[in-house]
Amino acid sequence: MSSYRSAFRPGLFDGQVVIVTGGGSGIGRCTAHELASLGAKVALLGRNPDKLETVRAEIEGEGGEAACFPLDIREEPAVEAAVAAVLARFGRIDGLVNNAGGQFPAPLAAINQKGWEAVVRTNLTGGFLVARACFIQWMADHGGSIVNIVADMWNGMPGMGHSGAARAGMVNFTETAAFEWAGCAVRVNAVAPGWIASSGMDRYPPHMRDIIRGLAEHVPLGRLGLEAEVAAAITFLLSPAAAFISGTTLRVDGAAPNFKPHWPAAKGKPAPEWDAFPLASKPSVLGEG
Ligand SMILES: CCCCC/C=C/C(=O)SCCNC(=O)CCNC(=O)[C@H](O)C(C)(C)COP(=O)(O)OP(=O)(O)OC[C@H]1O[C@@H](n2cnc3c(N)ncnc32)[C@H](O)[C@@H]1OP(=O)(O)O
Ligand SMILES: NC(=O)C1=CN([C@@H]2O[C@H](COP(=O)(O)OP(=O)(O)OC[C@H]3O[C@@H](n4cnc5c(N)ncnc54)[C@H](OP(=O)(O)O)[C@@H]3O)[C@@H](O)[C@H]2O)C=CC1
Repeated sequence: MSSYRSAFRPGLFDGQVVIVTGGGSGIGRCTAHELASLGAKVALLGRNPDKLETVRAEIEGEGGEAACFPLDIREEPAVEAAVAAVLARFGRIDGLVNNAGGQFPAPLAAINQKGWEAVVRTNLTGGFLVARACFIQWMADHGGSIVNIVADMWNGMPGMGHSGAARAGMVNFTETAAFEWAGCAVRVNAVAPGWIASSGMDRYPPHMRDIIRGLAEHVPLGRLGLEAEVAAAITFLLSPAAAFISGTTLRVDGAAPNFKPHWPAAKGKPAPEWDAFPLASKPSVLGEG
């Protein structure tokens, strides 16, 4: 019997098979545990086979069932083969959690084409390839539910330009796929985590640790989110409780969708319009000068 303490009804996913990409760590690992604890057989996808194997052993040690399918989601033939291998192993695919992703923090001017494409392919192209393979190989004929993990980077986020552009694309892909695949009883939604205390945070460089520790101050709910809180949102969207929900993006961010980490501001440069329009109001609240 699993020791994972799910908020959902036991057996909710009995007999179902769910693919979790990035299932070897962080939010993906936690989601895999959540789903396995509710009866799902879980297919773990990611690049590092050792990480996947560790999670598989954890789940099976708790009485669940899981299998590993190492791949890079950016490689179309590998994606097609992995989805086929999941079907060969488990015989069906009811759900996909498109969670694999990540980026390196850098200002736009420091990102070259190779770096931009590495991140866009990780956070947009890869998710599209996995969803498309699941749809064509199984869900088009049998229905299913897809949850794409994006990120709370609305209206731009300094240092995350490549990732933000990819996530915006993934939200639009979610909306389009929800339309196009609805006729096949396939629901497609997204979850947008804000600042989450996941293992992924340890992958950022040492100079960012103080920034990460200070993030909670900028979250109205006063803390970072937990991996399990993102997993619960994903589980809800996969479940029958969300049967009439498709094409939406669910924020899991403690009410902090637009926080921008500190970024150097332009100093000492008055707005040109100020002088160009001599009759412009000068609000007294701003003081003289
Ligand atoms: C509220 C909003 C939330 C925002 C917070 C988000 C949090 C998270 O997402 S937590 C998850 C964290 N996990 C990760 O970010 C995963 C770790 N990152 C990676 O794996 C990589 O960054 C990757 C996603 C791009 C995959 O990399 P890979 O394909 O292995 O590529 P390389 O590392 O070989 O790099 C390719 C290329 O990219 C450029 N580049 C890499 N690092 C930098 C850098 N620091 N600055 C500028 N450019 C960089 C560079 O062009 C690399 O090529 P080479 O120069 O030939 O190495
Ligand atoms: N933690 C946070 O605050 C936030 C996280 N997110 C997003 O949530 C998702 C999970 O992140 P989190 O758990 O925190 O971090 P992790 O870094 O622990 O998880 C990312 C997972 O994606 C896998 N992955 C990355 N690139 C590829 C690839 N090309 N092919 C296959 N697998 C890949 C990694 O495994 P491997 O390296 O073995 O391939 C890893 O298991 C990511 O998309 C992340 O960007 C979004 C907003 C905030």
